[in-house]
Amino acid sequence: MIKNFTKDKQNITADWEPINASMIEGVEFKEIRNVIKDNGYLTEMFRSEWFDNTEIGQVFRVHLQPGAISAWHAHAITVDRLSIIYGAVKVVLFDARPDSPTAGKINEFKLSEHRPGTVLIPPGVWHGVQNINHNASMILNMVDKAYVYENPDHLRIDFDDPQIPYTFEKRSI
Ligand SMILES: Cc1cn([C@H]2C[C@H](O)[C@@H](COP(=O)(O)OP(=O)(O)O[C@H]3O[C@H](C)C(=O)[C@H](O)[C@H]3O)O2)c(=O)[nH]c1=O
Repeated sequence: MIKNFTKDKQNITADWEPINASMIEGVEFKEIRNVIKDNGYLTEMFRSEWFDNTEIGQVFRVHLQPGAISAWHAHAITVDRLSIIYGAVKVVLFDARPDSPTAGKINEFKLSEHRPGTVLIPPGVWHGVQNINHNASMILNMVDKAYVYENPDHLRIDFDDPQIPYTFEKRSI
């Protein structure tokens, strides 16, 4: 007799949309579909009509080893737009803005080369990324303001800092 099992609650809709609590104020998500070609596929990465803030000051890529956690980050004035190039990542957001109507809320997005998308992260929203692929993953960050070498707009706390009520599972992949 098996005891102490759990039963799944609904976690996806019939249209394969993840059941996500409402989004953190100012966060935007654009799901993108790969266009299948005779010889591969094409994926649009950015279009001006996808987001309210369309300024792009810089685009850079970040390589993540399997299981790698890059967390927690926040920016005072810079908007991040995180997208996936290859592999699969989990992007977790925490709203630490005291005046925000969604203060304290957590959002979680999974981005994969098979089901790509871009998450827009406003300033003040703490974010962390974990590679959930068995191989390396690569993300793209399309920021509104270019990195300032002498004075980076980058705040950090450890990935397991108890100030954020989210636990990244360390995993061996
Ligand atoms: C952004 C940037 C960084 N750097 C240098 C500064 C450091 O010596 C090194 C790593 O940069 P950073 O520590 O900012 O990288 P991550 O900790 O991986 O953070 C980046 O990836 C996660 C997922 C985020 O969400 C951050 O917003 C994003 O900045 O590259 C540069 O030389 N030029 C640049 O444009």
